[in-house]
Formats: sequence, structure tokens, C-alpha cells
Amino acid sequence: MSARLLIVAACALIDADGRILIAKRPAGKAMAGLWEFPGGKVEPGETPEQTLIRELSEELGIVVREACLAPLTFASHSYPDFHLLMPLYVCRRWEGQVTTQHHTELAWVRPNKLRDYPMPPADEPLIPHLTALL
Ligand SMILES: Nc1nc2c([nH]c(=O)n2[C@@H]2O[C@H](COP(=O)(O)OP(=O)(O)OP(=O)(O)O)[C@@H](O)[C@H]2O)c(=O)[nH]1
Ligand SMILES: [Mg+2]
Repeated sequence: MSARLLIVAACALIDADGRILIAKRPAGKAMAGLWEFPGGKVEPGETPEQTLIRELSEELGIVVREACLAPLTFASHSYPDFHLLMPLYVCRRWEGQVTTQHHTELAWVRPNKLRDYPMPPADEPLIPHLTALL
């Protein structure tokens, strides 16, 4: 039996000091309290880039241009009820101030400190890619 495939686009925003933005998932949602990369489900008719432009506006209140989204790697992880395919982009340039519209908390973290923040299991293999990049 094959699980439902869920495509989620995620983005690591990187600031001028090489720190990465992670966000704490709100209470009441799946995996509440874990730290994630902002993003969300790719809706029908959307490209992953369009999803990220929408989600980063909804979740963080910033404007991102497609040209500023660079693919880095992806996660492929089986959860009990679905299989997650999650492209991870990086973005170093955006307009506006990052604010919490959705998450409990935001943190700017150096890649070698990401392990101090509990993340969903799908995210763990992504960390070395960010460490290598920065
Ligand atoms: N955004 C995001 N989702 C992740 C990450 N890692 C991971 O396993 N996921 C999973 O991907 C799924 C969808 O993510 P999401 O909750 O952001 O979706 P969304 O923004 O569209 O939210 P919604 O369901 O309220 O519409 C969730 O099951 C979430 O746990 C990650 O780093 N970032
Ligand atoms: Mg989301």
C-alpha cells in the first residue's frame, strides 16, 4: 500500500550574518512546538515557488521575488499517514520586516546550532546541506 504524497515547499531565509530563520509550529497543529522552515503545502495549480511567495507573505509578512529563491536540496520522508516530499529553497533577499503571523516564535540560528532546536524528523537530513552552504 502506498501512502499519500504531500508536496510542501520550505524556505531557509538567510540573513547577512549567515543565520537561518526557523519558526516554532503553533499549538494545536500536527508537530506543534517543533521548529521548522517556513513554508507550506503546494496547492493545486501552484508551482513550489508560487507557494513560497504566498506562504512567506502569509506566515512572515515579507515579499519575496521568485528570482531570489534558490533550490538547495529536498526532504523525502515517510510519516505514518503521508509521504512528505519537501523541496528546500534558500533566500537571502526579501522586502519587509520578518514578523510572526502564524508561528509561536521565530529564531535566527547559525547552522551549527540548528541541532539545539527540535525539528520534525524529515528536517534532520537537511541540516548538513545548510552547514555546507554557509
Ligand atoms: N513548513 C514546513 N513543513 C514541514 C517541515 N518539516 C515537516 O515535516 N513539515 C510538514 O509538512 C506539512 C505541511 O506543512 P505546513 O503545516 O507548513 O502546511 P501549511 O503551511 O500549508 O499549513 P496548513 O495546513 O495550516 O494550511 C506538515 O505536516 C509539517 O509538519 C518544515 O520544515 N517546514
Ligand atoms: Mg506552513
